Amino acid sequence: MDCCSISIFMTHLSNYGNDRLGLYTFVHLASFIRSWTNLKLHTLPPLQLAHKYFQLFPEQRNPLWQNPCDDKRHKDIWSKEKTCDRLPKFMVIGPQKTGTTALYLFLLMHPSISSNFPSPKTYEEVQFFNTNNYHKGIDWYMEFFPVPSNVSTDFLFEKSANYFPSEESPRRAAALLPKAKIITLLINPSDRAYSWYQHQRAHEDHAALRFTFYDVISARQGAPAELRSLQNRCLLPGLYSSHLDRWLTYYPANQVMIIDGHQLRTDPAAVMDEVQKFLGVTPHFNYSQALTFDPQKGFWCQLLEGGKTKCLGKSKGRKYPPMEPEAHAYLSRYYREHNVELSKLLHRLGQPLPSWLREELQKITLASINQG
Ligand SMILES: Nc1ncnc2c1ncn2[C@@H]1O[C@H](COP(=O)(O)OS(=O)(=O)O)[C@@H](OP(=O)(O)O)[C@H]1O
Repeated sequence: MDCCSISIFMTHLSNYGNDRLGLYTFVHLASFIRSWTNLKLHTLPPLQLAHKYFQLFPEQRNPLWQNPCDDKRHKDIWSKEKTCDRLPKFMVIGPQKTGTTALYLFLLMHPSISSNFPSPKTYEEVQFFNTNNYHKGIDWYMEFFPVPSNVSTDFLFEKSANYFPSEESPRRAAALLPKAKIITLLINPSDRAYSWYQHQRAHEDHAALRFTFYDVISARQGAPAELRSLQNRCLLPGLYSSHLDRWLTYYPANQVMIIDGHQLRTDPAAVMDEVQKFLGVTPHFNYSQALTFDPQKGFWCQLLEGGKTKCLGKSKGRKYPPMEPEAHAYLSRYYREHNVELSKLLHRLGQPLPSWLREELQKITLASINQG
């Protein structure tokens, strides 16, 4: 009989307990079959075997890491050298340009809060859940975090501003960190898009230097690919309600905090009080004493001993001309329905609407009165 079927046996991951009994069993099973049956056994070198395996089971190409300590059987064989506490208790997920760096630095001022070691590759952020770093596994991720000295009071966190709009991140994060608290910051999506465009220009992105902001936001199908790609990255993170909906599919609402980024900019001490309450972190840290408004920078900064201030670098709080009215009007229209959806979502969650959202809703009401 011609053989056409292939079965591939794999023992479970070797790092789970170096299962030598498994290997022993397979080797002896193979030699038993060879000796006592007419079946011909073929195998491939490990890499080719892996390719074959994923050809047969493509759905298993995407792993979903869970915390080994959440399952007793895994915990029992998890190396004694390792700890499951080297994982964040909360995450600042972005989106980009909403004040995430300011929030990150303010959080680090708290005596019980610490973050990951910086990643040299991705502007210090770990960017685990939203990129191929995820395939490097949880040991790779955990290496970014210090071993907490006192697990009950230490609050480890990471901030990766690209988690917010990422399709994969909520499901992956919830599988590994189901109890984590999630913090997101929202500013007017139009301002976010403009700040992001300025950021790309400052980083000498070819398309951002070549095209005006209006060109970018209003590009249509058939426009050059680099322009369309820039447009997507500029506009899509601002579709707040869709992204939030996805996070709320995987995390209960009481684990998700939505901060008004404009308020963080104008009244950071009040926001940081709310953040401390939400996290349940102790001791209470008095941010109204620790932060001061720096008129030269035009932003709130850390107050150092001797009255000096430590502000964020030049790349945060950039100077650039105000957005042109034409672009403003275009974006207000572009985000209109999404802003309405966001207001419904916040209403459902029992959360107040940020002032920028109320203003956008008023514009919609006025426009419909004028039309009527
Ligand atoms: N205290 C303080 N200091 C400096 N900047 C502040 C602060 N609070 C909020 N912001 C606003 O943060 C904007 C940058 O956002 P992010 O840090 O999220 O940007 S990034 O995604 O990490 O690049 C940055 O955007 P731009 O003004 O466009 O540079 C600021 O408006």
